[in-house]
Amino acid sequence: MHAFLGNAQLPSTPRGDRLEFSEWYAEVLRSAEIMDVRYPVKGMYVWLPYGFEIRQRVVEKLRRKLRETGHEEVLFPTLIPETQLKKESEHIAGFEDEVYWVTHGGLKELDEKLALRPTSETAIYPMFALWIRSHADLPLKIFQIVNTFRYETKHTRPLIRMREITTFKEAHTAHATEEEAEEQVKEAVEIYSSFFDELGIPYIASVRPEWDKFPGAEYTVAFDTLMPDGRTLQIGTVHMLGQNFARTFEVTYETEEGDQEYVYMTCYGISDRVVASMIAIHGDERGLVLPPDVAPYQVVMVPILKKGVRRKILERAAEVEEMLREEGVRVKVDDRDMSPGRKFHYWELKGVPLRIELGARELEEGTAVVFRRDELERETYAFEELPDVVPELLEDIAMELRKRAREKFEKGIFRTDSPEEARRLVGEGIVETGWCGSERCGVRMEEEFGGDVLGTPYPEEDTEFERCPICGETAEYTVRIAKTY
Ligand SMILES: Nc1ncnc2c1ncn2[C@@H]1O[C@H](COS(=O)(=O)NC(=O)[C@@H](N)CS)[C@@H](O)[C@H]1O
Repeated sequence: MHAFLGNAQLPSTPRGDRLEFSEWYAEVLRSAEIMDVRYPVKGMYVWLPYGFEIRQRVVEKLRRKLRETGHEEVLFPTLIPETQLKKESEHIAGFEDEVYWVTHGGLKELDEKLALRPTSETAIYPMFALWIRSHADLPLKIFQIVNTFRYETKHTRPLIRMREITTFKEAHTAHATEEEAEEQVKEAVEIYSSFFDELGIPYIASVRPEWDKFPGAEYTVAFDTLMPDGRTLQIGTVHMLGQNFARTFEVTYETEEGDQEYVYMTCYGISDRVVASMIAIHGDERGLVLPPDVAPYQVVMVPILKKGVRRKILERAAEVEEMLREEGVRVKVDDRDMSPGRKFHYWELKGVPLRIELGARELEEGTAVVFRRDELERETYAFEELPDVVPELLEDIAMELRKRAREKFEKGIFRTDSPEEARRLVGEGIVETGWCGSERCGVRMEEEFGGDVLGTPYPEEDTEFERCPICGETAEYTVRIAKTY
């Protein structure tokens, strides 16, 4: 494998609060060879082979879930004519200061500016109007996994806030009735929940407040996770669009009674942030810790070569490799001319879930030393056990990562009805408190507590809080506030 970035060193400082985390994050993307951030356009970065393979496995998992739930994959053009992009007024109001424009074809000025898609509602829905004729064409459920462009003015950061979002999965659906569209929102939430669970990423789902929902949507359900620096990251969103875009783009269908009716639509998106949160949440001082499901290599074998038994050890390593390959395990034998210790460091940095060490003693005893990346512990197993033990250990690592992340996440949720406490805790994690439900108090909470209102629990639940901490009125809801990315 080509060493794209040379052998960098992770900051040895144990990860802790905000500064260390962002330094750790930047360094691990570099030294584990996930992305090269030296590309000369702000907010745009290069996927390196190792990172790209992790991304591919994450995308495959999501693609499978969407296909299994009746979504069909499509691919739309990147460029959207200005008139089309501007048709839905709320939508364009939400995006106009983020759109990149193409104004020329070669030396010729275009007669109409073309937008690089920030998201594809206005590209897709005019085609929906052509594709949907009668109720027999419904429900229509499509998705695409593309790059989108947003001229972000806040601090850009690889995978977290990019100007070219390189892994933007957007699903768009059309339904005959509002009830079916509501059912689709529930299905999308279910798909996202199981997707994040399988990657061991904990989250809460909240209905975003009116002033922070997706432009043009009726309401937005957002998935937020907690990063090691106490800030939340929005890792997925599901939008109920109602008939808003259908009216704007004349997406109608003929009912069984022969009337023309506007369709009800939903859309839901996930981006590279899922990779960012997986890296940030499972990583440790030694670097990446990858869930086995999406690890390019699930097992790396390091032969401890000694004079006189070198060939025998390499033969034994090849046998183990064959045995594991037959079990469907992704295994790599590292026979580079390098000290075992440096190999250990190299693969721990890359987050390979299991390492098998084979030396003269293991050869003699017919055993193998297995090192778990999550627990940083070694166990010795008999050689014949490996085909059974290794898959079980990989399963166990996936569960252990999920469990640890969940426990840490729960510790980052604080319930309080004291404004002083809330002010102190926002920035440490997610604060839950009472809310009367008024926008005035919601915005006041953001100012007073120094965070963003994430919204109210989804699905809806009764609040156990008495009072709104701002106006003192009865709390109608539980509200979540946090410092966000
Ligand atoms: N600049 C960005 N860099 C990386 N990910 C982003 C960026 N902006 C948004 N995202 C991610 O993309 C997801 C979907 O974006 S969105 O605006 O909320 N929703 C849409 O665009 C809808 N069309 C759903 S497909 C967000 O939940 C967030 O996780």
